[in-house]
Amino acid sequence: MRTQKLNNGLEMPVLGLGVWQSDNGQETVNAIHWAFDAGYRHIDTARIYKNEEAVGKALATATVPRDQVWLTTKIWNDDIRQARTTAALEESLERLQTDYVDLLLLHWPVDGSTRAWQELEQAVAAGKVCSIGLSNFMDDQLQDILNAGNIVPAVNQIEYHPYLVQAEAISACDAHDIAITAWSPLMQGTFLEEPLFAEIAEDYGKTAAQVVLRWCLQNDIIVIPKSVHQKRIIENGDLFDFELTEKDMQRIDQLERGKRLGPDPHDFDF
Ligand SMILES: NC(=O)C1=CN([C@@H]2O[C@H](COP(=O)(O)OP(=O)(O)OC[C@H]3O[C@@H](n4cnc5c(N)ncnc54)[C@H](OP(=O)(O)O)[C@@H]3O)[C@@H](O)[C@H]2O)C=CC1
Ligand SMILES: O=C1CO[C@H](CO)[C@@H](O)[C@@H]1O
Repeated sequence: MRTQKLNNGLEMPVLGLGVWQSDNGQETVNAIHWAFDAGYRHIDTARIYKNEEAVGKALATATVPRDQVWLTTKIWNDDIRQARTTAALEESLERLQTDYVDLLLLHWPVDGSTRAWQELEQAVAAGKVCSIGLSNFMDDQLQDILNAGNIVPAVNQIEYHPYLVQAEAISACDAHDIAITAWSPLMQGTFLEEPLFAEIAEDYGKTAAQVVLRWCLQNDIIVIPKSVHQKRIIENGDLFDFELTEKDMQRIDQLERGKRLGPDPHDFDF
């Protein structure tokens, strides 16, 4: 699996399986095992997805050893607000049946994030987390963390797809060599409504999903598409035998319209 070198020297697989809205049972176990069979070595979960037990079960029963898998989870907003980041990590580790995660993110920039960041730094020192990062932090919110912390975030996981490229947030991250992971890279399935992807896909003998994910990768963005269907998991992982031309990259760039599928990190309340 191809990797991207993070600002802490660790290599993060550029393709992962997202599991938001996958169940806490066999559906998720199967999806993860199919993903491993297809070459994925990276799983993206979160406490709020309520499926860390199933992810743990999948890891415990996989033929791929734990140390060859990149596992990301996230600290949910209530835990950040209630100053229980360290406790929440311990609970996640127990559900995940592991003694460390590869990447731990603060899920949203809520009150208490700077204090929570210091707890993440302590978790690194304690060997419970290899890399720490953020999710949904825009440029000003990132600056607050940089001002408060000693460790520069390794990753910022933000909504990113052809309709929303978040240039300001990405430029702030680039200035500190912070890698970007795209959430909802397939636009939560709505990419199927955009004819340009199918049109380009036909030229390469690939699918529309593969074109969208490849466009992300060629922009140096890590992708974590979600599917619970084996055929789609295989399809979404088959991204490394073609390259979009500069012209086709630009045709997709032109679709940008600042359209969010999720909340604006400056204006949310949950
Ligand atoms: N940090 C954050 O705040 C957030 C993080 N995330 C993370 O990002 C991951 C991905 O984002 P997500 O919102 O799930 O959406 P995606 O953009 O990955 O799209 C997933 C949807 O597309 C469908 N799909 C997947 N592959 C294909 C395909 N090849 N052809 C047609 N349809 C397809 C899936 O259906 P099916 O499963 O039925 O195949 C599902 O409905 C999440 O699972 C989560 O891990 C997501 C949201 C917010
Ligand atoms: O990752 C995510 C998906 O699920 C959550 C809600 O249940 C979102 O808020 C979040 O950003």
